[in-house]
Amino acid sequence: MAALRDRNDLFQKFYSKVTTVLNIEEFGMVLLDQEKKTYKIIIDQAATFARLHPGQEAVLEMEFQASDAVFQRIASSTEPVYFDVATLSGLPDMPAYVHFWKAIHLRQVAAVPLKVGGEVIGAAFFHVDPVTKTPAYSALLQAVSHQLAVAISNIRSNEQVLQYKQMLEQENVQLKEEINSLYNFSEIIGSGEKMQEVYRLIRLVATTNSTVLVLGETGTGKELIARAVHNASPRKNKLMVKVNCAALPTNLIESELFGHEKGAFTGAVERRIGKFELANGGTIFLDEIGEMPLETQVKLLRVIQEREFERIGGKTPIKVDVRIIAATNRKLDIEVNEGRFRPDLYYRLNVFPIHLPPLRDRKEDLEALTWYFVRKYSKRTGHQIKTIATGVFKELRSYHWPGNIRELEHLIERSILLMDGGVLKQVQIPLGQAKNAEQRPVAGQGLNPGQHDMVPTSEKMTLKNMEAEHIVKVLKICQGKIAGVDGAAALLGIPATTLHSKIKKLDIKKVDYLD
Ligand SMILES: Nc1ncnc2c1ncn2[C@@H]1O[C@H](COP(=O)(O)OP(=O)(O)OP(=O)(O)O)[C@@H](O)[C@H]1O
Repeated sequence: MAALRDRNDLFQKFYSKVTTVLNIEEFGMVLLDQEKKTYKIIIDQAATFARLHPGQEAVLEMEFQASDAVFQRIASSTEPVYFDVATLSGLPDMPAYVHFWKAIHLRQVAAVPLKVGGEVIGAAFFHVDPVTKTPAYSALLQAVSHQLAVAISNIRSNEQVLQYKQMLEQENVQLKEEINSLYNFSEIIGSGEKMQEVYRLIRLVATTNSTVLVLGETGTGKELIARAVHNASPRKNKLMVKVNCAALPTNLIESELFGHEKGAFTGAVERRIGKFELANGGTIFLDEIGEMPLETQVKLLRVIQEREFERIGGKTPIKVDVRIIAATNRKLDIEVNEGRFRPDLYYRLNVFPIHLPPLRDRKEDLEALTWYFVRKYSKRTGHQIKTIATGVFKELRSYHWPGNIRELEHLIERSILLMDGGVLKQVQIPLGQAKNAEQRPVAGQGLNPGQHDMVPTSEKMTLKNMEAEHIVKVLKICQGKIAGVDGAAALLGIPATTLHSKIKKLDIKKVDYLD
């Protein structure tokens, strides 16, 4: 019985044991709920005439209180309890099944507590002949009940495991769908010439097994491109496992990539599978590869060359079939020249480079990207945005986007949070960038990224002027509102009272910020 895995099998087996070994035709079983406050009948094997009794169905549906006198009596006993049904049914506050026993003319019921590890989980009931009440018979009832308790406890654990398994499977399917809908090719916005070239390269390389190196400034969408390559490849139904080489401390990166054996180093309490093993059959995406420590670079080189590695502290080489996509915002050739990146690894990775243009060089896509993020965030925030003022696009085009698409995305998100009504009239281009947009030189048109903050001129550069200018700008964005979550003080990160006194001190007037 203890080996049984589902309730039906248990019933069959229990039935055959009880009827043959104990010679009992009518029996039942009740189980406590998880909290052990109530219990229900889960097996009810009654004689035919009992099954025809109109009260039976109702009793089977009922929930009983574990604190009732019958259950308490059984739970506190270490051996079978024999109930005389006529006497029992005459007592006050009896559970309904006792009256049902009386109605179907049972005379004596033996009840045995079901215990696992000393804990009561339920009880078994047997309709017994009063003359059979001997110690030997009691011992037999107890032995059968003990097996029953172990079996039901195993079945419950098995049911729980199955439930978790189903949950995980569902979650897995859901996550895969989510990843697909988040990152399929069509989610890459941009149809300008520069992006067309990127798409052509993705199509060319996706179906091969070649290593791909995605190069581009921060926030240009390198991860999106890596996903697109993976999703357009024959490996699309397997995982793309991402490793952020910059986010991991040097001493952990190898264990993260290759895994470790139990006890390989202090703290390695369990064996751990590395990302390369996890990505077997699929793709590994090594983000920020330029940040990888030199010692790890040697090991990576070996995996690329031999498709083989060992777990830390492990002796057996592990073979994997993994496609490698790496990305970096560093100029790897310079890193090689300066001794921070191994040349042999660089040549291995640089098989098929895809250069992602910075946003300032693909301004033809700005409008489509803006609309894309406006839709994304209006959906999330519940704001209905139908129109974007033309001034907004003008302003966006005049900015040089050091943080690229990620910066644009955040800017739109913030602007939507702060806006009122259905027209996006204004975006908060970072400080010192909003005014005189047309005259301002922008990076990519003669300026280097980062230089922009130093451009504006002479006497207006005092701290006081800059502070006043910034406060006016923020007040404009907030349409003059000072306090509250969407007020200027919150946006500036200072208390409203401080802002009031600054406005006074800097002699800022309403006409300066209200149209
Ligand atoms: N062409 C695009 N269309 C739509 N969304 C994009 C596009 N490019 C980037 N994004 C979005 O911009 C954000 C930044 O992209 P991603 O993380 O891929 O950049 P990255 O180049 O890998 O950045 P980093 O170098 O900082 O890791 C993400 O939210 C991404 O979805």
